[in-house]
Amino acid sequence: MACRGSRGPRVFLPFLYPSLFNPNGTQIARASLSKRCSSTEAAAPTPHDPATTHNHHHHLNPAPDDYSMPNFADKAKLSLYAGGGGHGCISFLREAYMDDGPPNGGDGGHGGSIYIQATHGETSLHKLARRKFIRAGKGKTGQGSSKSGQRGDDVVITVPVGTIVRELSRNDPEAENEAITTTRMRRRKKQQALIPAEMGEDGEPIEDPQRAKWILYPGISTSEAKRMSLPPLPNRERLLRQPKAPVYLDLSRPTPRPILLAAGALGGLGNPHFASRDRAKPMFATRGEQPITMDIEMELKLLADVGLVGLPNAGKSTLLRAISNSRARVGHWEFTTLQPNIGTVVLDNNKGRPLVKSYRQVNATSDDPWAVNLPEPEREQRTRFTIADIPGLIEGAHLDRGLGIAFLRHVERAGVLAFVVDLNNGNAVEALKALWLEVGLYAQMREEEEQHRKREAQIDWSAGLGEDSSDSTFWTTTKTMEEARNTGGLHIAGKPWFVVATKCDLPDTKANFEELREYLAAITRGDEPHPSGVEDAWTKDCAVIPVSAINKHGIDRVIHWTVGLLDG
Ligand SMILES: Nc1nc2c(ncn2[C@@H]2O[C@H](COP(=O)(O)OP(=O)(O)OP(=O)(O)O)[C@@H](O)[C@H]2O)c(=O)[nH]1
Ligand SMILES: [Mg+2]
Repeated sequence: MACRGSRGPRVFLPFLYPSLFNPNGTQIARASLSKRCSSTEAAAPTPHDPATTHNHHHHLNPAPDDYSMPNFADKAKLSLYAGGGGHGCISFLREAYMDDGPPNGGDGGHGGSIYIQATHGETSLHKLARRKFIRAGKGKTGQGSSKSGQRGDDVVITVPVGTIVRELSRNDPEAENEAITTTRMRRRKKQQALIPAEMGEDGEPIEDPQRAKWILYPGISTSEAKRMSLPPLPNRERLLRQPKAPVYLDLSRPTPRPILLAAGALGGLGNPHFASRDRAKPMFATRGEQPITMDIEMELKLLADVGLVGLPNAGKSTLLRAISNSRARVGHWEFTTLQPNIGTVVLDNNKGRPLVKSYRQVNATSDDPWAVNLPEPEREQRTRFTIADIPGLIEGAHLDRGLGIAFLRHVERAGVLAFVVDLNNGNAVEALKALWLEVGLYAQMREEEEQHRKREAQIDWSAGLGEDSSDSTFWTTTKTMEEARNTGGLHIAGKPWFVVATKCDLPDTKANFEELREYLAAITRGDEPHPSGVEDAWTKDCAVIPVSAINKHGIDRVIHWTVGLLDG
């Protein structure tokens, strides 16, 4: 039987069913079509068809579209809006035979707070980068019959481990009001006789922030409202203090508990709070406080054990695919990789028997995310390590050529650096020197940035706002972390490193390899300076490992050497 529409409509089949006609699916498409259409025109697969015979793609030499590219962003700016407090309620009991009962207005609910938590489940900031705003819930207004308003919902921002959070600006209306009130009080005390209390120096009446905090019964007239004497605002204990400005968090470990970024505002008090013997029916309640708003910037520095650094097209992604189960994109053109990839190397090959015995130090767990004085670290058998593959660096990357050096931040915290050098692309020694030059310049730039940031952090932004957060353990411990980090010396040149010489399966690469090996041996002996030019850089045992990543040759040696350096 002839296939329905076997002539004309078949012209449209590639448009209607593109998946049947894509380059990889040619064979399937033709086979299925020939099954469905028994007509003589159907193209059956032939063994000499170039599309079917010249297909050498495999896991390490994949087709251009065989890769996974999850959404990724390593920077995000967010505006945080904590929840405002709900207003207190002015209400009086009304019941049968009691038309003028006692006050029974409920309190307003507190606003929701915003927290941040670093978890292992997250890998990127792209979701946050798209959101731009984070709002915690508003507290609901209190109601009659002593019903308090509902509390606003808290929000927890989850970020990947390795995220750095910096506060850019904040607006805290309550702290500002407090500061204005304190100055007014001081001024009144000083110049009581000279200036009328409610007038400013320019003769204009000063808006009393204290007065604006009251909410009056809607039924009363304006003149009555002006005459009404209001009690002093009650001093209220805050459940949560705002963290001291500017917030700086380095979330390099998963945080066991969420960390407060912006505390929700307090809800207002209902009118029963102001009832007294002289004032049995208070016609006022307090407003909910205004919420704090804050702009923050987040930067993710991936935390991999090993960082791959190389020129574009050197074979970094192929090496990552060979060494781990990563599906990083591979292609014979430059800048195939546009965002960092992380691969995990399983040391026991999932067979339960470690190929390489390796131990890593684990810190004893502590409830306090910022605890610095932890007990002695324990040693635990390492079963896996992670590798980060980043976009290739080109000469002049520090001048923002190519993809720039922004991606180097992802290898900045790696324990070991692996320089991937293509033996088939010019002099390998020159390539290595060029890479180290860029890395060195990057390290210098970061150090300058760090110095600048430290100078900025010394400015007390909260001065004059009447805020005393000196007892805040949050801030003091964060500072201690900072100091520890700086004294530790995070300079990139101090890290252990080695070179992976790839593409050694290609002809005429031996001489290039020998020259590179000689050069590295000279560095280890101390005859040649470290390629970055930095003094006291790591030159203990500079090795080069020849590999053919595409054939998976020499990969085990890379794993052994890496583990040796990690255990160091
Ligand atoms: N012959 C041979 N070719 C290789 C080897 N490793 C990688 N290649 C090829 O080199 C080309 C570039 O490989 P990639 O892994 O994409 O290189 P990359 O360093 O990740 O490149 P960028 O992401 O652009 O920086 C591809 O065509 C690979 O097939 C190897 O060991 N031998
Ligand atoms: Mg790549």
